[in-house]
Amino acid sequence: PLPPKFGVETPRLAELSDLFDSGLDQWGVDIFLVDELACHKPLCAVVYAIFEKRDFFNKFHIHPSVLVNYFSQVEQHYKQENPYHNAIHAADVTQSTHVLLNAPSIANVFTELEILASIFACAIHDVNHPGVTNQFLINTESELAIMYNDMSVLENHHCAVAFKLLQEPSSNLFASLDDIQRRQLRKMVIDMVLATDMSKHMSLLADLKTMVETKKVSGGCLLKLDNYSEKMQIMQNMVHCADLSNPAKPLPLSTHWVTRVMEEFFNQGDREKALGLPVSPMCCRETANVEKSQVSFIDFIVHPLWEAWTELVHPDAEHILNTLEQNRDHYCELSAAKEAESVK
Ligand SMILES: COc1ccc(/C=N/OC[C@H](O)CN2C[C@@H](C)O[C@@H](C)C2)cc1OC1CCCC1
Ligand SMILES: [Mg+2]
Ligand SMILES: [Zn+2]
Repeated sequence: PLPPKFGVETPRLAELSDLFDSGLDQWGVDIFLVDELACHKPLCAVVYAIFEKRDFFNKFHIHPSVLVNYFSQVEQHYKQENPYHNAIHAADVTQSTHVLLNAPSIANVFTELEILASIFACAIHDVNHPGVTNQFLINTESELAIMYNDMSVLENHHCAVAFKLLQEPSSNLFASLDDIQRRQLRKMVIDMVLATDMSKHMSLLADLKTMVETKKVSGGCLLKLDNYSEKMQIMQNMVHCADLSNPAKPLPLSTHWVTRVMEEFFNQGDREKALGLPVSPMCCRETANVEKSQVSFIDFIVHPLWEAWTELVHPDAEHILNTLEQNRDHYCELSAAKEAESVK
């Protein structure tokens, strides 16, 4: 028996179906509308739709009910009380990567298994996120920090939870893969999820820039990606770009994400204050300058990354970089207006 379409019971199935028909492959689809139409199961809906669009049910002999069993479990393990690190963020990163994978200049670079691994990695990349940063978990000597010896604590946890949920027989998504494929997929997923640790950002970006330089030398084609490490670098940067894509989305979506991430950071700041700990950067609701922080975040982290990605897949991501630059100017103007207001 087939599960309900997109794995969600919703009275608004027709609208959800139409939204996926027009928007699943589009950069900037309204993921908050997907959340609404999917009765707050956006991750199940998005993964189901992508698996159907990419014909993964047939290619990897996955029964839709097994997909729904597994991703319903994953979705339940995303904390919906988190303003930011919840299942909507996971759905957003997954759909964004689905779009990045469609760039013509990387059309023949990845195997079907690598594409499956990338989509899966995005869907589970923040599962069971506690709504606080690695630094907070380390500073409070949390159980998770002890478990993972302060090393990529969150990202190790996300991976472990995702693979533990796979062991449930009715959720065994990769039952039909052979042992070698399953081992390859597991390694690729771990490599991608661990690379979403923001502390890896600078080294990841350095690798990407080197890749862009060598691509220039080899006459602009990417096809010479023969070894695992080069391919994985691109997959890691692709997922990292999607994870940091909020400022590069249409402004209404971007500002909605800013509100949510600041609320999560401020909640952490409140907890640090209550614990007598120093309040982390941008986590103090009394003093944080939201617009200024976004401009710095874009100038120092997000723009350099998207500039390199845009070069790698030239000209397929030009519109994304343009949106990022427009949004940056918007936050800059807001910040200046706020500044002018405060000195009156
Ligand atoms: C839409 O804006 C955002 C979307 C995602 C993120 C994700 N941040 O990384 C997740 C972890 O927490 C790692 N650290 C990041 C660092 C910048 O800060 C630390 C407190 C934590 C941040 C965003 O804006 C932030 C930065 C400037 C205003 C708030
Ligand atoms: Mg994360
Ligand atoms: Zn994330």
